[in-house]
Amino acid sequence: MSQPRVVTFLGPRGTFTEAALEQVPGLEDAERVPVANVAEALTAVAEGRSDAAMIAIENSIEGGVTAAQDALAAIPGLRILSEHVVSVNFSLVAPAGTRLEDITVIAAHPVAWAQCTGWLQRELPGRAHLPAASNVTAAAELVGGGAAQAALSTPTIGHWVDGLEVLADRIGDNADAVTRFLFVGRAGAPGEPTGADKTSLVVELPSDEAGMLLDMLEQFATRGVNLSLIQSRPIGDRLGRYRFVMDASGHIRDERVADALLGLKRFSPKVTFLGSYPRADGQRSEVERRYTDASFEDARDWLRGLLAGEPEQ
Ligand SMILES: O=C(O)C(=O)C[C@]1(C(=O)O)C=C[C@@H](O)C=C1
Repeated sequence: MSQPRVVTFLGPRGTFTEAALEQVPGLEDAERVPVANVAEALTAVAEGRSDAAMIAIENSIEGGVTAAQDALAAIPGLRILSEHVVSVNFSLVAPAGTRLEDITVIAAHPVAWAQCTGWLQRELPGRAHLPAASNVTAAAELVGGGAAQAALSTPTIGHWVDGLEVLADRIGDNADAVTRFLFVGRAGAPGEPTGADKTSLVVELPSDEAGMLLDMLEQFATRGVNLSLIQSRPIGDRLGRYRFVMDASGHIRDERVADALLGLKRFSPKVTFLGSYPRADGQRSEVERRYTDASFEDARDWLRGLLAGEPEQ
């Protein structure tokens, strides 16, 4: 893909999602367009109004960002280009002069709220949570008065919103918390494997009969493909029907991964390929000899020889 000229991200300016954009090389001249939510960021890409979007997909404490998983499953024509990991920590901020005892309602992004529950229970028990669309929105809503008296926000909020004071810093329950982000563009031919890649998929099961889930997992296990994430999400048409969002180790251009995808495609009514891209941690896949590209090629040569009537070696 050529360098993106327009990129969308969860705004306003100053969110962790914008910070993740700093990790993507070549965006120096790109126009960065803040939008209200993840679905909007991705829809702009699918409709060609933006070339790529940055979205939060998983937090090390709160788990999968389900809105992002659902949007990736529902919006056709997208491809994950890369993943990025950003450290996340939080501050309690309020208009200057606010005292802890003045606070009854705290505005916060739900993922931020979940990451600070320990501190909140200890220091501000029983306070109400006012959900906000982002960490920056939560703080911005305080200015000029609103339903909340304080907000959970990013440590850099002072650069973006005036008139706020930090009442408590580094209040996340885990100082090592990180959020994983995906940089998503439009569908195109996958790039070349790096040897440290991930492939993301969404798979539906043909029915809820016994053994279907095992059938799906066997497609990976019998080709030596490791799964680093598997999460069920409701399909939404009726109770009890799920799709599976999965991250597999390896690249669609690796024989073992391609073969697993063919196996999935033969039995699943819907397999969505979301992309093969370099892993943020650079960890290379350990591949046993029987699952290497060479062993797949040897096996194919052997079969070709048999069909051609060549004597077996
Ligand atoms: O509110 C922000 O700053 C965001 O970028 C969103 C988001 C998320 O969606 O998970 C990103 C990182 C944190 O885990 C909390 C919120």
